[in-house]
Amino acid sequence: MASPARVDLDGNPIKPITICMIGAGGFIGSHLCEKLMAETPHKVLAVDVYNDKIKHLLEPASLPWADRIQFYRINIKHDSRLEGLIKMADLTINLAAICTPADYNTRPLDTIYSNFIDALPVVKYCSENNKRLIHFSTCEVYGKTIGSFLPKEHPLRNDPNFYVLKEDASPCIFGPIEKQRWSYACAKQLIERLIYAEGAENGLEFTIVRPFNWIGPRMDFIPGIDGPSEGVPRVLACFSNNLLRCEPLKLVDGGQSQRTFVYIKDAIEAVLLMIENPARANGQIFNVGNPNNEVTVRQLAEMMTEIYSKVSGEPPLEVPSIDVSSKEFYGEGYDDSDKRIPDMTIINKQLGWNPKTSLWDLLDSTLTYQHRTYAEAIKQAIAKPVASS
Ligand SMILES: NC(=O)c1ccc[n+]([C@@H]2O[C@H](COP(=O)([O-])OP(=O)(O)OC[C@H]3O[C@@H](n4cnc5c(N)ncnc54)[C@H](O)[C@@H]3O)[C@@H](O)[C@H]2O)c1
Ligand SMILES: O=c1ccn([C@@H]2O[C@H](COP(=O)(O)OP(=O)(O)O[C@H]3OC[C@](O)(CO)[C@H]3O)[C@@H](O)[C@H]2O)c(=O)[nH]1
Repeated sequence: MASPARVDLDGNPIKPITICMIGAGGFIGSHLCEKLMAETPHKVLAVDVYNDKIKHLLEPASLPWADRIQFYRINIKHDSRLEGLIKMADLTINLAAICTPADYNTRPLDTIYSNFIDALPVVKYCSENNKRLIHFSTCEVYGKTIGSFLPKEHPLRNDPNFYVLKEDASPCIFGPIEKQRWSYACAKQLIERLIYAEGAENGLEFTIVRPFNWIGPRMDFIPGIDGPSEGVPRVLACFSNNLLRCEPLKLVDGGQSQRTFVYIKDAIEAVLLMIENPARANGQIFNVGNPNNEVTVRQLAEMMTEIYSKVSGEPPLEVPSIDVSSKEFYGEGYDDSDKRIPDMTIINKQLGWNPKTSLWDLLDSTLTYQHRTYAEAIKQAIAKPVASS
């Protein structure tokens, strides 16, 4: 019996499309490719400089979706094939970026080029060829909350008007120029403004996504195992690395910053709704996060320590965490977002999307994956004698 036709949120049949996905080999891209291959008839032209995280979708040729995904090893900084791929597709999704905080203040030029200059041709080709664009921005465009400028004990700090981040109302508050941490957020903000202007002046059909700390399997790398030994990934991978190596977790500036974490699989559902409901998603900027999963970084460390002990069967460390200054950990010019609570009104109204997974459950499945994927390799790396010079 034929499977029932897939319909959009307004009951219209969904037609198969071709998607040019730039940055398809990264964390979010790999989950989006998986979803598109397993649950939809759409085709993906997967563009990236790496493909390790999507190898399982590209080989062997007998995979049921083999004729619906093609990988193009392209650096979008300098490759004339990019425009041709955008022309071949109905929709372009741009995920490509330098987006790890350790890079923002240490490689500020690469960060600005990657998040603004390199995205320009993508926007231009979409606009000139009348192609729809879904562009990945960040929650970091909001910067610091208004409440963070009030004295610590001020009652208005507890008023949501002073901290909830709304796409169409909140200001974008960055630190001074020498705090190069904000170069990333600033580059992302300018490309958002450019895309918005292309929509207003030239009719570009666009959707901007502002992810709020999406986490899950395949995020970043474990230093010395599948990434550089001295590399500093985002917090999930930093803490996973510490737990796998039985080292105390490092809390930057006391771990007082707050984050809301959303499970990658919930967030990908939201992106699929955007892809398949253009009439509801075009012209919109969407926060995508889980306001119910808020913790301080210190609480995150405590939770991960407890869950990892359960998953690995090893007792928690006697000294589970240590404090480090941001200067020591990230270098000169680091600064931080104090709190990130997404307002969900627009995504609820347009797409009816809500996240489902609790922080405990998403950390449980993610740390189970980390342990299964890395514990043995770490054990071997630690056992290996250091080569004498
Ligand atoms: N993960 C999150 O929680 C989060 C939060 C906020 C914003 N974002 C945004 O979402 C997007 C994807 O994030 P991610 O977490 O998957 O990051 P990621 O680093 O895992 O993925 C980015 C991918 O882009 C590729 N890329 C970078 N420059 C390229 C170039 N010049 N040519 C071709 N490919 C290039 C990288 O190789 C990488 O595979 C980024 O734009 C990021 O700013 C993510
Ligand atoms: O070992 C560590 C690593 C980090 N921290 C602190 O954790 C907080 C979160 O850090 P991280 O996940 O690296 O990134 P941010 O949330 O600060 O920024 C990201 O948000 C979205 C995105 O745009 C893309 O992912 C990116 O910029 C932070 O307070 C660190 O200081 C720690 O204590 N110990």
